[in-house]
Amino acid sequence: MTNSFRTLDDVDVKGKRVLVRVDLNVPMDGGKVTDATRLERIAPTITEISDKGGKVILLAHFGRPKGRDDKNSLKPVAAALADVIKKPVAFADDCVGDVAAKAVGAMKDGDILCLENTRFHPAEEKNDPTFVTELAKLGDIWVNDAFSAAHRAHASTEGLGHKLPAYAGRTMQAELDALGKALDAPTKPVIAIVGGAKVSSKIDLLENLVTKVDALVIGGGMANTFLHAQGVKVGKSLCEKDLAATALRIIDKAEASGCAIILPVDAIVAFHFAANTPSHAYGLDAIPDEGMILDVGPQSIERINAAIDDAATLVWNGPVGAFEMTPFDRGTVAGAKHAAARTKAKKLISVAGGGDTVAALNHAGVADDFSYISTAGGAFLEWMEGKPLPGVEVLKK
Ligand SMILES: Nc1ncnc2c1ncn2[C@@H]1O[C@H](COP(=O)(O)OP(=O)(O)OP(=O)(O)O)[C@@H](O)[C@H]1O
Ligand SMILES: O=C(O)[C@H](O)COP(=O)(O)O
Repeated sequence: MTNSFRTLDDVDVKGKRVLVRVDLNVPMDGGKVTDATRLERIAPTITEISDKGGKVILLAHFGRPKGRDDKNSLKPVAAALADVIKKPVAFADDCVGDVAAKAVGAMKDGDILCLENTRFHPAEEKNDPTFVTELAKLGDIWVNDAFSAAHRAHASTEGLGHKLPAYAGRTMQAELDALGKALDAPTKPVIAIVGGAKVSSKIDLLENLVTKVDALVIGGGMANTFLHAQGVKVGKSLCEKDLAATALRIIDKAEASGCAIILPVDAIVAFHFAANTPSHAYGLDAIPDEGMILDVGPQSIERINAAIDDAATLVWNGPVGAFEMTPFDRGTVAGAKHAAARTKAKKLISVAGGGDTVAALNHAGVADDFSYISTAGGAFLEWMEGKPLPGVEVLKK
């Protein structure tokens, strides 16, 4: 697969301005990066281009801002990246215009510059040709090293590939290679665990996913939407009620495809979204109106572990609870430890992906025991579905 497009082996980067699309969308808390996995994964590409005398100009998004805001600035992430790659990383307050042009103009061979959040410009997500042209002015070539954002056809993830000579970065290559080996012809039965908070952007993917896997465990905020669709009162839980019809359609499709849907049968409920706030396990018929489901309950954990026991291949995206806050990490940690033990016993091939999912597995202390950890969440699920990813397709032209 990796041979179908050009890589860093096919270009002399010395003296060139190299626009490198990376994924700096890392978990943060209080202005600090809480999981540096994505930064560690892009380090080889950045270091290689810099060591070969290329000017490394990093393009990335952070969060889902509506216009410019301080909370979604890449500045603290650029500082964390400098610590990881052990090289200085300069920062420019905009990714286009005079500010960016001046910063790029001041670069020497081997320098590394990170440009501010591309999503501060709505034109990024629209893949607006004028914006693509503005970005393209800053570089001689484009390297895409953001597999985890390759499902987005945005200006910096796709548009640039039509304007500048395009190459795959080392992480992009490694991800496609490893996922291909693990999942192109997966050993059956295949189970998927999907949780997390990005319900609206991921729920549609489940409709195809249920036709590819033998069982689908749904946890996290995603499960609340399904439970609501089935008539469960979910109180103040994260839940996208307008997606109830989609959830029911997915359940029907799963049944028609012979995919077992495994939803929580009990839940850990609290009244505040905070660590160590009082919480209790409730049956689904008794969720308090003011309560929030923040994790799966003990009986659900047993069901998830039993489903993992029945599987030969596991793909996991999205924690099944708000794992950043104790004790709401229990379900995710229990499932992660169980899957890791089965993998170590050579009974399971386990592949997990997603910024927070990887952080959760690190938190559980088992990331190294999984067969493969992808940096990608949504992109990983779309890849699993067999959908062409725009950021990968543009590299093939
Ligand atoms: N029941 C819940 N209520 C509220 N938040 C939850 C719940 N369960 C999980 N979450 C939150 O979901 C978030 C992770 O979801 P997300 O879909 O972003 O996963 P991800 O692994 O980062 O994937 P991607 O890479 O696509 O972003 C975590 O911050 C976690 O706290
Ligand atoms: O975290 C991710 O999965 C990628 O960075 C893509 O982010 P997005 O879902 O906001 O496009």
